[in-house]
Amino acid sequence: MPHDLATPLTVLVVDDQAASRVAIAALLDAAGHRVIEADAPEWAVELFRRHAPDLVLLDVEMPGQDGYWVAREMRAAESGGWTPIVFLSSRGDELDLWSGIEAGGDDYLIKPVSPMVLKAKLLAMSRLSRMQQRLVQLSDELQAANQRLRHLSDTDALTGLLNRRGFDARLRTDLAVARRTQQPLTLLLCDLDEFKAYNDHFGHVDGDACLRRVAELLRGCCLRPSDSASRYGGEEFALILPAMPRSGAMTFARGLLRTLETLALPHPASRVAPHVTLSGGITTCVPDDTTTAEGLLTRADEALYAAKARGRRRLFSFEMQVDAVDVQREARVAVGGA
Ligand SMILES: Nc1nc2c(ncn2[C@@H]2O[C@H](COP(=O)(O)OP(=O)(O)OP(=O)(O)O)[C@@H](O)[C@H]2O)c(=O)[nH]1
Repeated sequence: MPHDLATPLTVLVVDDQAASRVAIAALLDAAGHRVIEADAPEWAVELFRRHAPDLVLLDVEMPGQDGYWVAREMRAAESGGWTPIVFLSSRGDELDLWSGIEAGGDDYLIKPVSPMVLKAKLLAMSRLSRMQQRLVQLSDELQAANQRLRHLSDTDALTGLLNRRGFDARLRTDLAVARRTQQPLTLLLCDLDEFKAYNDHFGHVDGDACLRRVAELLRGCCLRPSDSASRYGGEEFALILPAMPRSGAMTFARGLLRTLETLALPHPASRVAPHVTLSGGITTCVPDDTTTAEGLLTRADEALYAAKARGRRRLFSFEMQVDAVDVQREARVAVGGA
């Protein structure tokens, strides 16, 4: 918390000798600061953790661990923070001063400390502390801004799904995980059918809205946290489904098609169906050292091409060389021959 000159500080005074501790505490108290006292090294570290003081006045010579040890422990405990530590010692040679600064101290005072010197040090330290807090705040803000930027650069503005860049990164990561765990990985590339006709019929604004609806549907199909939906290109989408084997992928594909059929977004200009449909290619593998993201994409793309060639409104598996279509539609076709 930033302090102006009038703001009282919380000061931790560490000294095993009661007389000198009480004398310093009285000076601080008179100046309006809040004082916490510790008479032993371990207790000092504990109080530092509990109260996060604004400043530490730390005696060097104490029984057991010395003040240098306490300073090192405090620095280790504040993970990136910086609390001013001023050593107090009756020893005044240069080596003592050097050891204090090296242990993480910021200043070194010789006891007995004059009230005026102590007041001046408190002022200087609180000024430094304010600057340091501002730096930490700026660095946090910068980190948050970077995170937002990273998110934006991986997100498709129209649909909110991962964009091509986000997809590429995700596929590389998921592929590496699947290779390491020897789990299957399914990639599904899909493309809306007759979407040019949709745009021509309804206009681009409605075309955009349609892309958003389909994107929502695909996002909804990603049930596990590790599943991801991306907008691969204009009216092309990609789903990465880790730990999904071939048979599971076919069931998933049928479910996806059924959901889209149920949504029944009107598409009167389509020659495939009176509503929006899609075609897709599926590839599933347990990756080895030779499996690449490009290889998976090529297979999914080839399967997508096959789905288009076989009449659209279906998902074709590269490995199984079969279609998945909506089962209800199959039943309707069988009964009505439509
Ligand atoms: N509204 C809108 N349309 C887009 C967007 N991106 C791509 N498209 C359109 O999607 C259409 C894709 O057309 P084609 O590649 O010919 O494919 P298609 O008409 O769907 O035909 P098939 O895929 O063979 O069934 C083009 O008319 C693009 O303009 C977009 O962001 N918004």
